[in-house]
Amino acid sequence: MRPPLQPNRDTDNTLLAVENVSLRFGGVKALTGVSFDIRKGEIRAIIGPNGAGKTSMLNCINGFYHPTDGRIIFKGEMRRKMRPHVAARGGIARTFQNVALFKSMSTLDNIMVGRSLKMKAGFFWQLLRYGPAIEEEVAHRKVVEDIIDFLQIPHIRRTPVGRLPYGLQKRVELGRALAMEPDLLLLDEPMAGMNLEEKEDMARFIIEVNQQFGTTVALIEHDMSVVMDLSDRVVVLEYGRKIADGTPEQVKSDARVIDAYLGVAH
Ligand SMILES: Nc1ncnc2c1ncn2[C@@H]1O[C@H](COP(=O)(O)OP(=O)(O)OP(=O)(O)O)[C@@H](O)[C@H]1O
Repeated sequence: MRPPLQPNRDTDNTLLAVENVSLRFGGVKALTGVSFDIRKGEIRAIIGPNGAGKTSMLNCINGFYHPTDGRIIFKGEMRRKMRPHVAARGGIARTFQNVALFKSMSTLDNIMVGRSLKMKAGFFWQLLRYGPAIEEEVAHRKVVEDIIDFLQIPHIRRTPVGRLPYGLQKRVELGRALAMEPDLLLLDEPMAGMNLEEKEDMARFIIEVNQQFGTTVALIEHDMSVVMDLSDRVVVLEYGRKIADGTPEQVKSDARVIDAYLGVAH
């Protein structure tokens, strides 16, 4: 039997708790009984071999999927059947494994899309750019311009993102997520497909977001050196189950992790 709800557990340092989460797609067990927490202000990595369930886990956290079993508690409240837009309004933003931007729209407009979540004027007024929507847009545009400066991309603010190199598209996607001013930023392979220089830039931005804005970050990453350098704690999945959880040092020396993951070339 499910344990009774504990609506306010936010007295400790936990921002999000994953409790015994399982997810099945027909006969496929994507996740089985996974539990871990994400503390306020930390950078938490989720790692594991291909098909381990990492993206499924992020999809459960932001409401894209609903766990078949178990529960997820965010800011002390259990979110049952939370939809992605509700998660976003509640403070969870994410980026995707494959960049998900509007390719024909400019950098500025793509980041504004992220900001629209914060706008009070309805979509209809925004579309017509009428009345209160104009004033509001000016204020929000200032925030977006600040994000563009922070990410050092003012030179591409008017460029359609489809024309940008992949590394910059990833940075714009980060900008769009930041425009939501999230409490929890979920990054699905933020450095995938990047060259070394782009990876270093992205790592620096993630650290700065975390340190300057206090944003909690949970990221999936295959590059082990990145994971070890960036993360405060690492949870390791294999075949949908958690096999290790701890500091990078602890995880690195865990025999099961070495067998399951570090021995595999990625
Ligand atoms: N929508 C879906 N329908 C059916 N099976 C799915 C679906 N999404 C994921 N799976 C299955 O769930 C398992 C976990 O997949 P998931 O994408 O979460 O792993 P992953 O660790 O993110 O992998 P990768 O590192 O390759 O991205 C896999 O067996 C996958 O085929």
